[in-house]
Amino acid sequence: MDKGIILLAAGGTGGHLFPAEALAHELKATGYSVHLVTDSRAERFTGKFPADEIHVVPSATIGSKNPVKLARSVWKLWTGLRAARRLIARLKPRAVVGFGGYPTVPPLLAATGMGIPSIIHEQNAVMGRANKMLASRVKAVAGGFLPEGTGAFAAKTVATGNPVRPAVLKAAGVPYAPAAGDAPFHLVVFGGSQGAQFFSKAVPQAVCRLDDALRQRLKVTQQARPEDREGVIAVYEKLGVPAEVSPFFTDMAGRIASAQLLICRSGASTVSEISVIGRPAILVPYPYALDHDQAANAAALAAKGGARVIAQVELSAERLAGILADAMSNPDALAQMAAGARQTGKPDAARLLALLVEAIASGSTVAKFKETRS
Ligand SMILES: CC(=O)N[C@H]1[C@@H](OP(=O)(O)OP(=O)(O)OC[C@H]2O[C@@H](n3ccc(=O)[nH]c3=O)[C@H](O)[C@@H]2O)O[C@H](CO)[C@@H](O)[C@@H]1O
Repeated sequence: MDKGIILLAAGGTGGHLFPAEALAHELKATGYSVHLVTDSRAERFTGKFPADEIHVVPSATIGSKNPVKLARSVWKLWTGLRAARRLIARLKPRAVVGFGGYPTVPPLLAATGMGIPSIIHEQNAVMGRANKMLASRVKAVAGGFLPEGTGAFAAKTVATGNPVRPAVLKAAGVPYAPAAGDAPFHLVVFGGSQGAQFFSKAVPQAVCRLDDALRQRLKVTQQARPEDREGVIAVYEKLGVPAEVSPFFTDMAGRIASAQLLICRSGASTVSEISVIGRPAILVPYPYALDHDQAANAAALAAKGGARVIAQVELSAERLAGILADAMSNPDALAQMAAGARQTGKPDAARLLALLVEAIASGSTVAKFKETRS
């Protein structure tokens, strides 16, 4: 059954593309064709994206005060808008769904201008700039962590949760395995889709400070940016700690599932995946984010005891070593954290968002959609 085309638009980082990928799987399973509009950075993250076609449309942020740069950005946006209009006129999508990031601005402006039913999905607890600009024009705002009853767009907000990919749902079936006594302890460290320089120094330094008995139990998976990778490998080799270190693991869901403890940033998909799979985590919010307060993403997970949130400025190598030693010596506490994390998981987010898209594509409204759900 061919239900027509849904056009997804997502900025070129994993944080925007992975929830779009999860929705694409759901839409395809229910009979839609899916096209993706993104930017040239996306190639790294679209290897498994089940799109019928991927389109690149120019876009730019308008942040610069330099008049030459500003003029260039305006020109790029204008070119992107025209390209998006041509694409939408050719594809005739039933609906357009934006997942945030500046590359979504031209396609969503074009779609709303052409009267195509449009939806945005905001992954974070705090709305990003591109979505803020588009929210008043679209028919529905779906939220990973946005509350339903409050905020400027309360009447059209649906708290769907963040769609997670099929590999994450599969990993959610693996129960948490506490590591008691001398059992091996898998520590998984990652910084989000782009890596985090901070962990490349802090975590190996903390592992250096552990006593021998604990260190001998450790096995580490650590994401490290290409420029940090050799340094991280060298420390673990010197310590005799088995470690896999890569700029990007394509099998992250399985690694999260096999972890006894995670240390990571609290980007929206990271938090959502930890919750769905149910693993204990030390979360260190990215301190310099322009749009997103990553600490806010982690709030619900932390409130259920699923994670400890620690500000980067407060996390010395000594303190991290203490936390790690404590965690490795208390498997029951970690198992409790894992159970707490799972309570906040929303494994149905992709399905719920697909239902919302279907409703909006068929001319319904958020109010009617909420009525049918209650
Ligand atoms: C610095 C910054 O602005 N980050 C933002 C960006 O984060 P970022 O792009 O890092 O996105 P998230 O933390 O939401 O997601 C990271 C994703 O990458 C995956 N992964 C990670 C490492 C790896 O080796 N392999 C792998 O597959 C994780 O499993 C997860 O699915 O977009 C998010 C969603 O809008 C925001 O919440 C973040 O604040």
